[in-house]
Amino acid sequence: MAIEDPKDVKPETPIVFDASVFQYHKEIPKQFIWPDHDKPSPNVPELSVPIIDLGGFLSGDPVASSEATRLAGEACLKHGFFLVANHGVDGKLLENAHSYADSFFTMPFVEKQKAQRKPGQHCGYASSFTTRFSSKLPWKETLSFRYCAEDSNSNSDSNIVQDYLVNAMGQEFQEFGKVYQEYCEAMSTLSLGIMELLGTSLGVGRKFFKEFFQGNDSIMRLNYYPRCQKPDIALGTGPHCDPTSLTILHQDNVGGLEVFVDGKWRSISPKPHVFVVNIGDTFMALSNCRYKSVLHRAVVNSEKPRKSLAFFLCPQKDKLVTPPTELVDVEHPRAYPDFTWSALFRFTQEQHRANGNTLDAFSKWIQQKTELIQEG
Ligand SMILES: C=C1C[C@]23C[C@@]1(O)CC[C@H]2[C@]1(C)CCC[C@@](C)(C(=O)O)[C@H]1[C@@H]3C(=O)O
Ligand SMILES: O=C(O)CCC(=O)C(=O)O
Ligand SMILES: [Fe+2]
Repeated sequence: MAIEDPKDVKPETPIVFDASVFQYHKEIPKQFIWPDHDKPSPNVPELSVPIIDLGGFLSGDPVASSEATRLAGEACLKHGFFLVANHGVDGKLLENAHSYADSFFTMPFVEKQKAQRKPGQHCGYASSFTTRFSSKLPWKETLSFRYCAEDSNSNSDSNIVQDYLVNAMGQEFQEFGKVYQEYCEAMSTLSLGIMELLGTSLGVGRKFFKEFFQGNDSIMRLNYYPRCQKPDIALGTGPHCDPTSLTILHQDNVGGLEVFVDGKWRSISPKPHVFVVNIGDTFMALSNCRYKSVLHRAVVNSEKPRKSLAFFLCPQKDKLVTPPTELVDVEHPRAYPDFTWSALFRFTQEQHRANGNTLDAFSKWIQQKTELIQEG
């Protein structure tokens, strides 16, 4: 499995991570202890990230638009993280999405297991990836599901998220499913607005990336980080770059997100009604490496459980990820080969545990495969 660490293979007998028990243990199993160089550090300084007024940009207000474009461009060239406010997502929907996540993760372990992620699948409930890996386990539980945006040419009325959740968990989860169906629809709309902003700031026009992601095939993930009595040697989510295109994260008020900038870990504290947005590897490739996808992680604490809601924007599976011609010239030769999201996705699930090196490892792997085909 993970080619960079031979010990990190699929375990024969996975341990069972039942957080209702584990959160009180004074000692943690060795599989959750991270190597010294990855261990969280105390007193992490705050990262300076701009707050972008998206409403001002989308309404076409010229002053707000040029300020939003400038701030987004600057942040994406540097580290790829920024905040968005005035985004148009209903506050009540956001509140419901958090409280339904609470109610899901605080259910008994056997109930959550009804939605258990099956081997080889990325949707469902996973407790700490105990069945996928055997070391550097994240101190978290996740519930993931797929969201497909309506193709504007089709008039089908699909409720993919609601149907999946009701099917996995039972009829009593209709309302639960409806909330995340609506939440994903709101995230898809928001991400297309952000794509207009990124297109403008890269000088390729408002429409280019918006159209690229119009029928997106995205992933929604609810992250739940139980209390941990050893927060100085464990991690909630290990250091990684998102392999996806754009992540829209809403964290509760506990805090724990950290980003690696200029050789140091820095935190991004939660702000109510504000989303944290970051560039993922696929967008870094689409922008021909102009915009950065950077290393980040989530730390845990011994006092309060923490939640975050992550919407990972992804293109339709077989769409070619290739930068617009405006972003390729002598000073900026092609940084990565063309690929499809389905190939990168498979790479992260079958060959390479997502980390800070995923896109480079994937590019090398494609090049080797191409050479083999040419030789053979
Ligand atoms: C393509 C993917 C890899 C991860 C799941 C996802 O479907 C979306 C983002 C990825 C991930 C969440 C980024 C953080 C690290 C990771 C290993 C995790 O801890 O959850 C990633 C995912 C994975 O499960 O492989
Ligand atoms: O929970 C967080 O703050 C970050 C989670 C994250 O980076 C992810 O799910 O990709
Ligand atoms: Fe992430």
